[in-house]
Amino acid sequence: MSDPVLAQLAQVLEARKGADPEGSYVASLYDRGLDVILKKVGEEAAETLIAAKNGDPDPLIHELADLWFHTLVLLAHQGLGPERVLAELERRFGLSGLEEKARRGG
Ligand SMILES: N=c1c2ncn([C@@H]3O[C@H](COP(=O)(O)OP(=O)(O)OP(=O)(O)O)[C@@H](O)[C@H]3O)c2ncn1[C@@H]1O[C@H](COP(=O)(O)O)[C@@H](O)[C@H]1O
Repeated sequence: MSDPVLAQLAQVLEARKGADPEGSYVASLYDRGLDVILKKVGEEAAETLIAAKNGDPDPLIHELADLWFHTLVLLAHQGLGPERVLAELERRFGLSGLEEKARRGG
């Protein structure tokens, strides 16, 4: 499984590892380190929960995009990329698909 938007964004996040923190939000996150990145992920998760409880779809999408973005920054900081998460989802989906097939006797 792959997604072109996630893949291209991951390339930009990788390239920002050599960028000036003054001119790049992502480089400034790398510069401030893991704890700051984790704090941002936590904040965006909390903002997502609040938006979901409010029931308005647009703020929910906005906050989820912020959350996904910061989890991609976290992955990049750890030397990982979205393809690893997509492969894990695909593996689980494949397993559940096989279980479903077996349940139906196929
Ligand atoms: N997709 C994003 C992206 N999504 C969110 N953000 C930033 O993440 C921060 C979110 O933190 P906060 O929730 O505290 O933001 P806020 O200012 O309070 O406002 P809200 O977003 O909550 O309304 C903001 O500063 C956003 O600008 C992003 N910053 C960058 N990107 C992408 O990353 C690429 C590289 O960015 P630079 O390193 O800045 O060049 C860009 O080209 C974009 O494609």
